[in-house]
Amino acid sequence: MSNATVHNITDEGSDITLRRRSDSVEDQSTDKGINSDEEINIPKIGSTQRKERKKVLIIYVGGVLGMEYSTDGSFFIRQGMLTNRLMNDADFMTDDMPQITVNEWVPAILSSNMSTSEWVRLAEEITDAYYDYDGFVVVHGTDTMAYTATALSFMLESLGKPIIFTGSCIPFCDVHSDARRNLIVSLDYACVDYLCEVCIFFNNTLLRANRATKHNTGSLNAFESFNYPPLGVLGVHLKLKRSLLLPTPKTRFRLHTKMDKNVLQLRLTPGFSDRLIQNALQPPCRGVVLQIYGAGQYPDKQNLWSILNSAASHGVIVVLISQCHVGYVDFANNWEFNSLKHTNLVQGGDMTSEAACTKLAYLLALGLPFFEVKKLMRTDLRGELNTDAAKDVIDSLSLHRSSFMKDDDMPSMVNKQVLYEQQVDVPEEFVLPDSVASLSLKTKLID
Ligand SMILES: NC(=O)C[C@H](N)C(=O)O
Repeated sequence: MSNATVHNITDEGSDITLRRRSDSVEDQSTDKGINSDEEINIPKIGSTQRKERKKVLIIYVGGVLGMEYSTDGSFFIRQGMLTNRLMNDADFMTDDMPQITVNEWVPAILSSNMSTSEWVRLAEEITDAYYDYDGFVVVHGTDTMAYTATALSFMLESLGKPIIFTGSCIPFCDVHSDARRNLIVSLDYACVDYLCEVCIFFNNTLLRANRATKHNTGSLNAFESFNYPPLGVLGVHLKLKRSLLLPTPKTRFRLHTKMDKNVLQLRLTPGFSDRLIQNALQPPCRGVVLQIYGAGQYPDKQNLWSILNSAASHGVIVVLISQCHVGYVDFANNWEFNSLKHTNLVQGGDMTSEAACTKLAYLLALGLPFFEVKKLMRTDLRGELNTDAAKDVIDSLSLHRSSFMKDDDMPSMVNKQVLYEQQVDVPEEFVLPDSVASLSLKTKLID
């Protein structure tokens, strides 16, 4: 189905195996009696060999990771470079690595060139290989990685295997590169049997893809998940927090290949012309994700809201999310929303803009009735949205963030990572309670 050129390292006799402890991740699975709230150490390279070798497909879509310097100092993507690198890197060539196949896209592309067609191509490539591999690592440019990974989380329904997106800020060939470690740890996570979701591993955190955003252009810590804790953290040990993961799917894996491209993302600017918004909402626009202020503040003037309501009454789905990274928009629990309660507009809760847009594109393409799309936009499908009860958790996370952090410039999740890394006692209200976790993680699958 895909046009990818296959550089099959395994077929060329260069098996790459990840070293595993004999008390393998498999042995620790729920079915074999693990406490689901346990923070699990994932065996890293360098630990004793695990019993069973896993098979992982690495798909190199493009991005900086696979670039090389030309003589004039500029960068270019060299075809086959990643495959050659892996074959000549002693750490990837040990007997304890998983069996790796590398598919490189030809040509590999920068992530700014990704579109819905490439999302479909990638989803089909994974689906074609789904039953042949234990896990997948997608090497992708960082700029739009959160969009692609989030889109795939919707397109691949009832996913039963890990798909780990990664990349790097510095090319693999550079001695200071973050590529090698990002790739190796992604392979570690791609071998975890009970990790059944699309994730992004970058720098030192494993994030749920549809909760992640690229938030920093100049740091190796380029991704952040503002409204949901990291699923795993790389410190001295490689951790995975079982209670935060999506449950194993109960229905058969299924691919959706249609995305409606007529979805627009808008961010309100105080006092600017409403007319522009009105124009943008004309056909072929079928959905808009509008970022309003703070916890859901909007201008008092009626004009904008009559424009939005009129668009909604003509079948355009209008989803409201916050311009703030942390927090949520909710009509019911906020007196400011009284006037909005009976409108046709959809509250986007705490979804990232990447999640709101790709989810809307996915739902519109299913051909469902207007009210059903609206309902599903407010339903947690793949762990992208906190339910009402979980908002209390977000509130407590925000409270803790402000009380722990003295320096306003610190990234918002730093305190959580510190708690992971230092293994300090976590204040009770900082931890996602089991009941809330299972509530917020409950997925509703579309038949
Ligand atoms: N680090 C990177 O991969 C950035 C690159 N511009 C991309 O997104 O393709």
